[in-house]
Amino acid sequence: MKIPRLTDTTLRDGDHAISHSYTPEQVRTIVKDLDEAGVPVIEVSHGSGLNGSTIQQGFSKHPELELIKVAVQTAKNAKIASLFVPGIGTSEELRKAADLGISIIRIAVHCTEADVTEQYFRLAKELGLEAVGFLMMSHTQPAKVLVEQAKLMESYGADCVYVVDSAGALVPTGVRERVSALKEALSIEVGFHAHNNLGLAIGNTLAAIECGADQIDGTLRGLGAGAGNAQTEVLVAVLNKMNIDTGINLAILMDAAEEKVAPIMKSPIVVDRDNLSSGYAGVYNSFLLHVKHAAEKFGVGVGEIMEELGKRQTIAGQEDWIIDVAVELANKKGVKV
Ligand SMILES: C[C@H](O)CC(=O)C(=O)O
Ligand SMILES: [Mn+2]
Repeated sequence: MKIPRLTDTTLRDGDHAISHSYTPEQVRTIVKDLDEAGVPVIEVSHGSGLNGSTIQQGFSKHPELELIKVAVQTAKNAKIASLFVPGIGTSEELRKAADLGISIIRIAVHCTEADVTEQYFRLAKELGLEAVGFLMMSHTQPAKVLVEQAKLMESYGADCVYVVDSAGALVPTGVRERVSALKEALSIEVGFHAHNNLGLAIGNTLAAIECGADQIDGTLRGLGAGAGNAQTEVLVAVLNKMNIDTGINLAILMDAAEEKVAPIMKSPIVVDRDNLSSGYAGVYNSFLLHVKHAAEKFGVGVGEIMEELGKRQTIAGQEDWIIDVAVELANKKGVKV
């Protein structure tokens, strides 16, 4: 079985889970450990990508370009990547990150919106970057739609396209359908990015590898949005057990997770009722905090709101629907709003 390239995104997806509060020292020490462990790619940026520090996405404690600079200066062997969401980031931030020395940009859009990424893939290639496409909320579309979108990204210059299970809603069969369809259709690499809302982040990542995924993601201690991601240290341990030698030092990863990441977590990343209801309904992981606030304000259950948002197939950027749904549910229950 082909050994997939691992990207650790503790310092990007994990940014969602610690309210965007990473410090330069935390970035330095985590990059140092990941680099020494032999992790080939480390992603660093605001959880919502370059320029994400806004009232809508959450303000960063430290300017992300400062964090990216520290990461590039610290890494001896690992490549530094950043995430980029068109509409949040602009060409200006992409150029600045490239000037700071990132090697990879991961351009993330909802899985039916690849057509807005063309200018950014072109710019990324002009800047000499490896360009990776992220098809977010991939559970919402069948494999054939993802193939159409991935082929657009390939035509724009993408070097890899990821199936991204943003809601943690996929089961292994759904992962196999999507990853194998992209492997069949593309001449570039295919990746998989998991979330753990159904407790399947590791299992789904293994399913992706079985179907030939060339790139996979993980985070130390699973630190990421919602129920978190596939735990990097567990992923490496399981791959070792399967005689898939990633060349990554497991002991260093375990120490980094235990001694550097766990202490900065605001709470353990668990599949609790809220995260499970979110994944079960197929709702984007960054909705949860807003849903919790609305549930409390309007006297309705988190699960009820999640179920309705899932039925309406809400996607990132439609957080305003949360209030509408909460008010409708409250009215139905005769709760005075
Ligand atoms: C912007 C999102 O956090 C990208 C991602 O990690 C996901 O959709 O999952
Ligand atoms: Mn994610």
